[in-house]
Amino acid sequence: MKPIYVGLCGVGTVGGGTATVLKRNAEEIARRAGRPITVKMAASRDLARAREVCGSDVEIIDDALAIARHPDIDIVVELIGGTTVAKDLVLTAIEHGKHVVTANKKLIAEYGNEIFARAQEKGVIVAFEAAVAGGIPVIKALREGLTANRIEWVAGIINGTSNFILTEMRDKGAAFADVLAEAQRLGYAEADPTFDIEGHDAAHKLTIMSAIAFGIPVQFDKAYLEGISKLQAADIKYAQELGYRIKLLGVTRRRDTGIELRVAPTLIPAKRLIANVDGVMNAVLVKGDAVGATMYYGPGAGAEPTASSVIADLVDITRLHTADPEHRVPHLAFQPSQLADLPILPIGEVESCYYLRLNARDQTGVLADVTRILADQQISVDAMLQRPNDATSDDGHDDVVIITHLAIEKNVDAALAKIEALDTINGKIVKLRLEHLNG
Ligand SMILES: NC(=O)C1=CN([C@@H]2O[C@H](COP(=O)(O)OP(=O)(O)OC[C@H]3O[C@@H](n4cnc5c(N)ncnc54)[C@H](O)[C@@H]3O)[C@@H](O)[C@H]2O)C=CC1
Ligand SMILES: N[C@@H](CC=O)C(=O)O
Ligand code: NA
Repeated sequence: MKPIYVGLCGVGTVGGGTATVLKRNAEEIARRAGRPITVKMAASRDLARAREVCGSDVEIIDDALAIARHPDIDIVVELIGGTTVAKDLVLTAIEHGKHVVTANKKLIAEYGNEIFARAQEKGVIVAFEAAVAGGIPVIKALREGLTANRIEWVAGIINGTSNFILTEMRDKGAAFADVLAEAQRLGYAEADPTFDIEGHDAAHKLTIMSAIAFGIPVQFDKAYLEGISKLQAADIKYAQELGYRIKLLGVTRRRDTGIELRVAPTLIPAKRLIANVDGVMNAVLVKGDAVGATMYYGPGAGAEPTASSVIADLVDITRLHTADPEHRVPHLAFQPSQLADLPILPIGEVESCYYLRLNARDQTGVLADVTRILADQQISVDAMLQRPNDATSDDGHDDVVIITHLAIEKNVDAALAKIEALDTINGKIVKLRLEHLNG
């Protein structure tokens, strides 16, 4: 049977993995897809490397756009990254009636609405399983496996690099910069690793899952994000003492007034399965009203795990591309005409439990002042811990850690401003969110 012809654009970590797995498992993949999936052309900046990876049967060129326009190519695979060349490439491929597979979460989270609208008009598929949680088929699960459900929330550890850094620091006492360098060497990190450690990458992925879960357009510009770079060792230690682990967690939750969409270092009870997802592994918890809580786990980055998702999309397109476009699975799970205009809530409206660490003078009445201010803002205390802030020099101040019950973030911020103004409190209060994640 005639192969379906793929043009591979970008032969780096994921592109290289995709070419390798497509070759190694060619027969098995063809048995599933119904016909061979063949890389006919590849575009790369490093022609020698591309030739070595792809083999001599593949035509190697340096101009990705020429692939997007080439009449022999059925599916364009965009594995370049970024939103300049990649966006141009994807839109050009769509204009030329080609299906697209991409691993580029930044592109989909920031320009997905425009890309899907053009793809819809041209009757082509844009598939992006590899863009979220690397090798985990979580887009498939959310878009197809859970269609019976009203999704209540999605929470995930969705940046392999940050999770790898947090795990290595905790388990081996390794230094932040050394572990980041190792993540780069292993091909986990983005070209600009600040995207990983400052939460952008996780927010891109969460934005995409939020759209699919709730049937809303992608709205990355409304996502709230905080990374792991400012996380302090003291908070990791106190969290552990209280029975929690800190993870870079993305949470998107449906509320009556809109949708929460936020990424931040977050405490999770240590006994939860997701709190024990370590290293480059990712996990996504989805709570549906019918199914309850489900969890998807696997490698979130790396050449072949990510290639696994790219190729699953290639197989899907090979099976589906002849189907009437009206009857294909919609890009964002909901029919394009059925997307809701639920607002993304500002961070002040978010509801969460909180971890607060303050440095308080060890004096009668200080904690009573603190709890009164919290109570005035409808914030109740779940647990409290008091430790001398430096065991070697008693300066008359203690670290006080407070875990709250559910509260609205703007009330917490108002209370913290008042507490910081007390002359018995030193410096800034550390505030982290805490999620119990019980189904
Ligand atoms: N590395 C990983 O584990 C994962 C990466 N991704 C995404 O996959 C995409 C690719 O990432 P990586 O493979 O890690 O990056 P990479 O940097 O290893 O590969 C990108 C390749 O594209 C090439 N390139 C740049 N401009 C080009 C152009 N104009 N024409 C042809 N080639 C060009 C680069 O020379 C490089 O070889 C990104 O969007 C990334 O966010 C998604 C999931 C996991
Ligand atoms: N840089 C990303 C790669 C996968 O999406 C990560 O570390 O998770
Ligand atoms: Na995936």
